[in-house]
Amino acid sequence: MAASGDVKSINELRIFESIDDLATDLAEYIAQLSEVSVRERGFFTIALTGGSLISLMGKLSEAPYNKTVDWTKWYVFWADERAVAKNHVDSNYKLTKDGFLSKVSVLNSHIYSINENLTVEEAAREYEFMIRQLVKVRTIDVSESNDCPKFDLILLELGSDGHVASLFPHHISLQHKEDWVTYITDSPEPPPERITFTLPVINSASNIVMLGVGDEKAMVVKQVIDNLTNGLDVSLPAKMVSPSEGKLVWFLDKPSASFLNAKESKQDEI
Ligand SMILES: O=C1O[C@H](COP(=O)(O)O)[C@@H](O)[C@H](O)[C@H]1O
Repeated sequence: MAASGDVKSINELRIFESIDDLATDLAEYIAQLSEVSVRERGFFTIALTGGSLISLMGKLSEAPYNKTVDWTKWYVFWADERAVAKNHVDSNYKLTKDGFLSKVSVLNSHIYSINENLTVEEAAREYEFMIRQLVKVRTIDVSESNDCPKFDLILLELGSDGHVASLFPHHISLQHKEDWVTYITDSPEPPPERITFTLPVINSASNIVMLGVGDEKAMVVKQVIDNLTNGLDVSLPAKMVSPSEGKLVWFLDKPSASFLNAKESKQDEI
């Protein structure tokens, strides 16, 4: 069971004794959000990323969720993708297809992968256009304050350098205000070409999950949550994640939370 507390713009911080506990709670959390969205809107729009997220979501494809979740109402998107073929080991689509989508009953026509046969610039434009069509018909909800798409859930994983999706420290893409989807050609982590949601879209989501797992994330978790840096937020994109109307919940394991100050970790430990 998760204890929770308010930490700056973080609405909730959940720290788990083990990866298995984290995965169990994450599956339950996503299933609950899906149920609420389907009840209230008739759809559940979820945007995924890469990293260890997909294996941590694994319990959703097992009992009871394989039977209780209304998979036919799911609409799946990617908050970032690498410009590689869909069968490439670096593809976030491949990771998700192999590790999750092949095990649940999401309709193929509801899986919105990013086009691999275009330049990154064209693929980003096309993806944004497609999202605009789904916003028009309200399959994807809309933010009343800025007209951005309002995904029911965006799942992010904190990179060791503070990046989220493919928004990297100090990158110009952090400044994009009008675009919903953008591209980069100079990612500091391979592969260099990527497509990513922009911050206005991420921050318009109804719910954001931020994952941090492993001791290699301990320092960056502390920098983001304990607000240690005096520099600009652009040095830590994860700190720029702050939903305007939605809720941000951090899911951390013990090693990634090990440098947090005692008050925060005690308050929020499970
Ligand atoms: O490059 C990416 O990295 C993050 C996760 O960072 P990692 O250091 O744990 O691999 C991932 O969430 C993102 O989707 C991805 O493209």
